[in-house]
Amino acid sequence: MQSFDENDIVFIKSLEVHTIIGIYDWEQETKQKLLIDIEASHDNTVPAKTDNIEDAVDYEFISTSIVKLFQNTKYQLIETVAEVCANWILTHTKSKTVKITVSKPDAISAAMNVGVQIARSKINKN
Ligand SMILES: Nc1nc2c(c(=O)[nH]1)N=C([C@H](O)[C@@H](O)CO)CN2
Repeated sequence: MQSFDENDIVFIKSLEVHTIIGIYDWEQETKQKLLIDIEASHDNTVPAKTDNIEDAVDYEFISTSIVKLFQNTKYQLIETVAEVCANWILTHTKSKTVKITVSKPDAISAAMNVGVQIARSKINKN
């Protein structure tokens, strides 16, 4: 049976990250915009009871940390960005599972948006 905490999440939508990203030479020279959606699972009944941020998955801490994390990195693929992001959240917060969507809205002029989505879990981490 599914427990309640598996249904609880803390979410961040369209977190704007400016970073070096892309497979082409020119993309390794100029920062581009990525938008990151995050869903981090957490039993939100605990912080709701204590009313204490220490018991919560802090969306401010995650948002500022992820923006900082990609300020000085140079990756080619958004798949790598998604993986690094998932890893960071699973390592630095109480969240046990995360779903990460990374989109690169300015990449394809004929498309409104393109991107990748991954789901990762602490349990399956090596
Ligand atoms: N699955 C992916 N496909 C592509 C990526 C990517 O990161 N993941 N990147 C590019 C280029 O960098 C593109 O964004 C340039 O417009 C192409 N395909």
